[in-house]
Amino acid sequence: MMEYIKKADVVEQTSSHDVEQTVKSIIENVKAGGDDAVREYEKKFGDSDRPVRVSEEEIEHCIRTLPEEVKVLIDRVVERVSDFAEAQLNCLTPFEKDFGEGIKMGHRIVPIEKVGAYVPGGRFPLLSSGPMVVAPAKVAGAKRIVAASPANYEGGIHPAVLYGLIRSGATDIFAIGGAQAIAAMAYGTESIPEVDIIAGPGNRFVAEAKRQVFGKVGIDLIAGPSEVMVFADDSASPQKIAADLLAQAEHDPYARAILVTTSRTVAEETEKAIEGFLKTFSPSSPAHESWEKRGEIIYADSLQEGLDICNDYAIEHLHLHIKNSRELMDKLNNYGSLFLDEGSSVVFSDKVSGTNHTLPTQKAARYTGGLWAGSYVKVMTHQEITGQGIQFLASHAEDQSEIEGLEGHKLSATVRLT
Ligand SMILES: NC(=O)c1ccc[n+]([C@@H]2O[C@H](COP(=O)([O-])OP(=O)(O)OC[C@H]3O[C@@H](n4cnc5c(N)ncnc54)[C@H](O)[C@@H]3O)[C@@H](O)[C@H]2O)c1
Ligand SMILES: N[C@H](CO)Cc1c[nH]c[nH+]1
Repeated sequence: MMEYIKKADVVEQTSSHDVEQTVKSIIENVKAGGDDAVREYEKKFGDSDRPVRVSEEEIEHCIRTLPEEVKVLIDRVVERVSDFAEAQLNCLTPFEKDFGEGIKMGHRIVPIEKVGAYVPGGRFPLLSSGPMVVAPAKVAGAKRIVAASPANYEGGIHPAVLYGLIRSGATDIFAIGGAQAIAAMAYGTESIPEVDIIAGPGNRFVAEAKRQVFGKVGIDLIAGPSEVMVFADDSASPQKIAADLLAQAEHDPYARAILVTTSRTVAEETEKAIEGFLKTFSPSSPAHESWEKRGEIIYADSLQEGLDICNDYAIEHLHLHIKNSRELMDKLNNYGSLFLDEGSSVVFSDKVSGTNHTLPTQKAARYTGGLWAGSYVKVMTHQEITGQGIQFLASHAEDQSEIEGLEGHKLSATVRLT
């Protein structure tokens, strides 16, 4: 039987009642008040009173003054994320074929025109998030990519984040964040264009805002406060596990870091290692609260029980610190992204390996694997029915419409029968 060696005290959901209400009123106010409301919230939550749009001069200044070594890092991220996005998109192919005499059907892959890309930046400037959200949209062929990120650095977006947005192909950039940015992109304001889909990660307010605007616009997925689960056997290094758990815990007090292990020694040693590492972290790090309130250590008495726990948690990042972990891959069905063996640090994918780091949280991994170029396209079907195909389908439609009592449907079929 599984046993909690450390259990989370509070597993507060992203969409707690308070967050839901706060976000609801922000969305209503932005809908009614446009730019003025956005600016008010920017002052309130971000202490920013700058113009919402990032100007051409700011963009040119950023490109001119950002140190070359930083540009090299960001350029590499853009290139690798774009390459992976393109490889994935190539797996989606248009087709057309005959499904019986005179029945031609198929689908086309058509890019969504206007994308809203949210790039988080409240606590830390996440340098790869711009490329992660914008580059796949560019690869998919979006015409307009509106990006929003909080003005949290010297009155603007952090220059390295801004550079990432420019290099990835954002067409309009706004220095705004939180639920007000999501509302502005969903409903449009005097200066912020309304988009067709909003993508990108963020904190509880951002994730909840995306949930609430869904329907008015499309969204990629719920990608809220970071989560990681390490599944380890007795071959694992507690030091490495501890570091991997804290790497995600430090994102947000609401982040969740969980160890599942078949070894009691690994469980105990990892807990000690985490406590040791936390003493070296800055007192203001969100990792302290995250680990204290939401961290978990679970003992599993067999490999199979551990796998069941992994599938049940449907976590954002699932990291297997297990020898020959590739052999377990087919037994795992619910995760945002999978990391095989201890060498595959989640941090590599957070930054630069190339898979998208915008990943499902709060069990959204039960139905999605995260943001990808395919999130930015529509798979649209079509058909062309002629000759024999009309005879066959009209006769079927007549009979079925008769049972359904739909006279108009029957008529539409009958008028085609000769
Ligand atoms: N799941 C993923 O794919 C993924 C990827 C990267 C980052 N993340 C997550 O993104 C998040 C980044 O969070 P962040 O806060 O640093 O930046 P953020 O940009 O997501 O949010 C900052 C904004 O939140 C708003 N806000 C803050 N406190 C508020 C309050 N009390 N009421 C209303 N609005 C408020 C403000 O407008 C602020 O600008 C973290 O939770 C991190 O774990 C998730
Ligand atoms: N761990 C985040 C996804 O939950 C992504 C990220 C970006 N930079 C650092 N981390």
